[in-house]
Amino acid sequence: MTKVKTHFGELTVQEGIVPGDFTNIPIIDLSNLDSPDLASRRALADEIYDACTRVGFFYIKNHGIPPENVRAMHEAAQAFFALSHEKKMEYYLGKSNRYHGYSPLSGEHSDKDLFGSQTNLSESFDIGYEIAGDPSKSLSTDILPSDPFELYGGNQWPDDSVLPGFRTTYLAYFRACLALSRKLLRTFALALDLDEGYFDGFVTFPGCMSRLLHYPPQAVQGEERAGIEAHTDFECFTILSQDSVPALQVLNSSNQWVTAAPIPDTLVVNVGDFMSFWTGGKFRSTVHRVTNLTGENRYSVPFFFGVNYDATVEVLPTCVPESGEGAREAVKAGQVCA
Ligand SMILES: O=C(O)CCC(=O)C(=O)O
Ligand SMILES: [Fe+2]
Repeated sequence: MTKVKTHFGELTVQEGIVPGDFTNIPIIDLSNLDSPDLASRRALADEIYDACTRVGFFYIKNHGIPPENVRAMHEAAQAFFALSHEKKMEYYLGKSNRYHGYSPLSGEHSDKDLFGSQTNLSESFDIGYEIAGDPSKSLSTDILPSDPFELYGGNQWPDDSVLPGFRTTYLAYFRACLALSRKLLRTFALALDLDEGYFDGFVTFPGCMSRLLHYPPQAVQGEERAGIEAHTDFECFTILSQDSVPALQVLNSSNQWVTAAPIPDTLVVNVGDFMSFWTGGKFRSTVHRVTNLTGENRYSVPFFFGVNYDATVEVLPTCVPESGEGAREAVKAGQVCA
């Protein structure tokens, strides 16, 4: 048995072959995400239900985010990490009251109880939700809601004299991910036998964040330091754009690491702890890690999609068994994420 800590308690990974387990990660075509035909949307929801309950990870193709946006995002990420250490430290996350910004190489510890003092072989740059990053909002009429959890905004942007177009590119990508996430959540609702609009009111000012990640080659030849140690994500779900360097691995219930190899023009979606909680455990928040053993630089851009921080969430009505067993106390989203 392997034990992994998540935001909703300790998770035990079973050994042995488990029926319904996975050895590869499904690829789901999102062409019908907006189809006017309910039967086509339902068929897509069924595929997503299978992936979320059995694997917790799936690739998406025909997701609607233009390839040039994705390419520009990766170029911007490379340009950011190519800045000098001193320059990057001007955006150090410790300078933001929301902990958004730059985290230097080896600056982040994984869970100390599980991994000792080993630090991750990666550097990152984080941003959180801001009005300009939401395609359904207007800077002239919308303002952020009151924020008792102090989680929105606080972004530290390099200006155009440092990195021309960086903020514009990142916000365009963030908006595209946010629009796609809202649509995907409607499909999740269908998959869970809920009204398609069930979640809409939960994601009006969604608790989203995104990060740029750089995993350099191993510092010492032959060393196998993780870029990010085994963990689960804690929001509803993550949309990940990876470059062409394979390093992401996903743990199945038989304790095998399944590589999520990069597939051109796809993104990777994975369920987070929050969605797992919301579905009473029906949707799997699957353990994953990143180890770059390729000798090349690897870049990735996850977008973490969560609900409004002031939303109160309890296990969904269609996910509470009739016995009532498995019902959990309601939680405030911001409390869990803070
Ligand atoms: O870089 C990747 O492929 C995954 C990153 C990840 O798992 C995370 O940031 O939570
Ligand atoms: Fe992750």
